[in-house]
Amino acid sequence: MLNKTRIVIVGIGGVGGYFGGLLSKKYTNGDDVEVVFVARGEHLNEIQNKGLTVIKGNENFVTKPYLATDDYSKIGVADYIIICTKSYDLKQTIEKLKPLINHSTILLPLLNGVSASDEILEILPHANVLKGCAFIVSKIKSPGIIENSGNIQKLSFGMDGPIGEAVLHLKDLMLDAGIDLTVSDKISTAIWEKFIFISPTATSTSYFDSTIGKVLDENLETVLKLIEEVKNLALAKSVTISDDISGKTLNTMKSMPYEVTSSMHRDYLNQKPQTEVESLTGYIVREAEKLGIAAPTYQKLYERLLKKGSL
Ligand SMILES: NC(=O)C1=CN([C@@H]2O[C@H](COP(=O)(O)OP(=O)(O)OC[C@H]3O[C@@H](n4cnc5c(N)ncnc54)[C@H](OP(=O)(O)O)[C@@H]3O)[C@@H](O)[C@H]2O)C=CC1
Ligand SMILES: CC(C)(CO)C(=O)C(=O)O
Repeated sequence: MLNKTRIVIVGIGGVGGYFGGLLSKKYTNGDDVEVVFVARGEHLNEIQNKGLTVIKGNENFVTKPYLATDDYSKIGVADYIIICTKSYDLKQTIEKLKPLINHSTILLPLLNGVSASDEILEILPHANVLKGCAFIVSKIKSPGIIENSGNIQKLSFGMDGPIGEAVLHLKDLMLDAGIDLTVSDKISTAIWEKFIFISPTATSTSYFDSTIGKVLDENLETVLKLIEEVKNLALAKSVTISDDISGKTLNTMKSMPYEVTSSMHRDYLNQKPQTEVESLTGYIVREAEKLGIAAPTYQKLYERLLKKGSL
C-alpha cells in the first residue's frame, strides 16, 4: 500500500458521480486519501473548472477532487479503482487503466449485470477484482451536475470467500464518507439478486418504452415471465438466491417511484449509440442457450430490442 491511499473513480456518471462525490467531499484536502476522478469531454471541463455538483432532493454539495483528468499517465498507481462506466465502455476502459494497476491494486466494478468482474479478469488475469453493485437512481443532469432521486443510495461489494484487510480498509473509508454499504463474503448472491431485479426491469422498460410503474400496470405478465427466466438461469448456475426471490423482486419494482425508469431505457431514450442490452438482456439468452434452459420471453424481447436500436 502507498503511504497515502489513492482511490480512483472511473466514469463520473449517475453512480460514480454520487458515490465518488461523497468520497471527494470527505477527503477533500487529499492529506491521507487522494480521490481521483476519471471523466471526459464537457463533463470533465465543468468538474475541473467549477467542481462536481451532487444534488439529492433539496440538498446539494459541490466538491473538487484531488485530481480530475482524462490523462491516465498523470494518475499513478492506485490502491483502489472503482469502475462506474456502462458495460459497453468496460473493455476499452480497462485497457487504459493498466498503468494504474500493480499487484496490490483492488478493482471494484459497480456496473449492473453479472459479468463485469469476469470480463476484467479476461483482460487482467492476475488482478484483484471484487464484485459489486449499486442501489441508487441517479443520472448526469447536465455537465458537472449529478442528480440523485429516490430513497436508496447503497452499495454492496465483496467476494465469494474471506474478505481481506485491504477490502475492509476501503469499507471503512467509504463508511467514513457517509456511504451506506454492505460488504459480503457471499457477494454472488447480492449481485444475482440485483440482476434478477434489474435485468427484467431494464428489458421490459426498454421494450415497452415505459416507466417502471407503467410497465407493472400494463405488462405485468411479461415482467413475471422475465423474472422467472432469469431466476431459472441463476438456479441452473447454482447461485444461492432467496427462496422468495420472485416476490421480493416484484416488491422492489413496486417500491420504485411510478415515473422512474431504468438507466438502459434512458440510453435508448437519449438515442445513445450503444446500450447495455448485451449485458442486461442478451447475456440471459446466451447463457440459457449454453445451459440448455428455456428463456423464450428474453429471446423475443432481445431480438426486438436489437432491431429497435434507439427508440
Ligand atoms: N444510474 C443509475 O441509477 C444506476 C446505474 N447502474 C449501473 O451503473 C453503471 C453506470 O451507470 P451510470 O452511472 O448510469 O452511467 P452514466 O452513463 O451516467 O455514466 C458513465 C460515465 O462514464 C463515462 N465513461 C465511460 N468510459 C469512460 C472512460 N474510459 N474514461 C472516462 N469516463 C468514461 C461516460 O462518459 P460519456 O458520457 O462521455 O460516455 C459517463 O460519463 C451501469 O452499468 C448502470 O447500469 C446501477 C444502479 C443504478
Ligand atoms: C434502480 C434503477 C432502475 C435506477 O435507475 C437501476 O438500478 C438502473 O437503472 O440501473
